[in-house]
Amino acid sequence: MVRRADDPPSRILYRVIELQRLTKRYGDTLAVDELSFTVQPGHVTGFLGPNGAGKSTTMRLILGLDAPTSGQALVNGRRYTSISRPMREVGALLDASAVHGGRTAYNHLLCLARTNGIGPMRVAEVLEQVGLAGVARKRVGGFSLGMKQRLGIASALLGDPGVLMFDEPVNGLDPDGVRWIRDLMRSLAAEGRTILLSSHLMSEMALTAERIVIVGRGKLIAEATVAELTARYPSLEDAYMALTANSVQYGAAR
Ligand SMILES: Nc1ncnc2c1ncn2[C@@H]1O[C@H](COP(=O)(O)OP(=O)(O)OP(=O)(O)O)[C@@H](O)[C@H]1O
Repeated sequence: MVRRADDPPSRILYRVIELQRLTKRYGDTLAVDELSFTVQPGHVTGFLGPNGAGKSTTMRLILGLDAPTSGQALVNGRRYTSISRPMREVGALLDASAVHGGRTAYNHLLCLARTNGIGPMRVAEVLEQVGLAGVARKRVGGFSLGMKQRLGIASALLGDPGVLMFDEPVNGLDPDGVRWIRDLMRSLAAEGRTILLSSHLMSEMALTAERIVIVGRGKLIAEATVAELTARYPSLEDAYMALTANSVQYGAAR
């Protein structure tokens, strides 16, 4: 992006997630520990870390669903809670199962749209985009996990936001769905959006993301491009294993 001297600050910070010494403590647990990094537009940024590393907590803090103990998380230069029309600036899929099972997919999205000043045409558009148009009038309670993931993605896209976050969106998806997510993430990024994506599937992440942020025990471990990591290690998985070796809290039983 070319920065001109007369650009207003909001333009410069457009489509950026910025963490500044973000910290969250739950009792004795330091879930996020002085985390600072920036997520830029135009490519997918993978957010990696062992179980309990603080990825979901970080995303919740960015979305104002929880308050930081100290530090701050900014979207487009502002805290989420001070954005007047948040769905139009940032969309997220955190927990696909957190939907009212008695509602149809269409009604679920329509309620969200109405409370955010978004018209019904957009509901039809996102249902089409995620491949749920044919089941729009079916109750969400009967949806498979993969269909719920698609509905969660439709909710995130509803406000056509420039910043998107997805917490393990490929969970429960069949190979066709996994490829669909990969293509969707890449095309959203190619449109100039900022995409933060968490997943434990390293091979998939290597195909989807261009930049990687790795956290462990709430702290930043590494920030690099996939190309940099795979130049230093045999694969992204090897890089991840080596870099997080001292941060795994819940190792597999042997
Ligand atoms: N509401 C909460 N109350 C107490 N502790 C919490 C809460 N939310 C998260 N934690 C703790 O904070 C730490 C980070 O959890 P978080 O869910 O953010 O990790 P994660 O990286 O998303 O893990 P996973 O890969 O398993 O989803 C964990 O030790 C977790 O138990």
